[in-house]
Amino acid sequence: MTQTTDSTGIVIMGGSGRMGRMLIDVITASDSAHIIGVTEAPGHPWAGRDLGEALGGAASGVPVTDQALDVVAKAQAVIDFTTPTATLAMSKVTAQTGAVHVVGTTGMTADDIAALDRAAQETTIVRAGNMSLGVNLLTQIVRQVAAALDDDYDIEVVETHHRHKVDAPSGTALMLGEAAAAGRGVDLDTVADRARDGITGARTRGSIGFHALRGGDVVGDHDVIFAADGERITLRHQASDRSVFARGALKAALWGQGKGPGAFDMLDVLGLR
Ligand SMILES: NC(=O)C1=CN([C@@H]2O[C@H](COP(=O)(O)OP(=O)(O)OC[C@H]3O[C@@H](n4cnc5c(N)ncnc54)[C@H](O)[C@@H]3O)[C@@H](O)[C@H]2O)C=CC1
Ligand SMILES: O=C(O)C1=N[C@H](C(=O)O)C[C@H](O)C1
Repeated sequence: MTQTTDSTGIVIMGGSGRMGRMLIDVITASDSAHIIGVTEAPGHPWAGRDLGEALGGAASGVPVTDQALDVVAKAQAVIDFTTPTATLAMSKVTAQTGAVHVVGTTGMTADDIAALDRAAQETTIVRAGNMSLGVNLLTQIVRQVAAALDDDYDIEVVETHHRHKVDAPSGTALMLGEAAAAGRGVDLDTVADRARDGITGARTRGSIGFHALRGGDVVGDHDVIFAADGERITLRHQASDRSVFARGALKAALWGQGKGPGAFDMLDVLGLR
């Protein structure tokens, strides 16, 4: 694992997960950062082991632990793609140590996000439901298109993910819905239509619909559809490799160094706001 004097020391949360493993690959290949520790859920079989050995190879000297503070105390950043409960617990640890906390975890409630915003008074938190450049750029395009079109254009957000995903709509779908609502100058919570089933009645003018498909190994596909009488526009992003999320998260961890306390997102990191 590469380490130079100006290399940023990073803790990966949930190292055995789909995103955790991708982060291990991306950070190991980076000249700008190195892994100083990995955390896992309490009682996880990797906890207490060496990372290299847990991955089935030679010892790496990188510990895996379920005692976050042990490793976070030495870290400049924590990258976290886990669960809302684990993310909130980690926000208390990073608030204590000052490590930059990069949060990719989705499925968070408004109360969870408010708790993260409070933690951001103590350290830098960068949170985004999607860390890829493509999706963050797409949010800006969606906002522009929604601002240019009126309510004659019905907006629907359709997302497809692998069979293991536990939250819906996806964090990305909500980001795209927020962007569309912002373009229209409305509040997403007021216009979102998230559960159509049965005799729903005709579509409510001005609503923004969400639809979640789950199956197979789909990394993450998102469509934003603007449908009017006689024409329809579809804006689409398809992720085919999780490295786009991991590279974005690493960029956020490096960008956050020296920023000071505050809540940021990937538009800040990518300079797209
Ligand atoms: N923002 C983005 O760009 C992306 C966000 N995600 C989100 O990231 C999250 C994780 O996704 P996956 O990697 O597919 O899930 P996963 O289920 O494969 O991995 C989650 C990992 O977190 C670990 N974990 C659970 N509690 C923990 C704790 N207290 N401490 C440390 N580790 C803990 C689990 O044991 C597991 O290894 C989901 O919310 C997903 O929607 C996923 C991809 C991209
Ligand atoms: O769970 C996933 O896999 C993904 N989650 C994020 C989301 O909820 O939008 C990002 C990406 O689509 C993959």
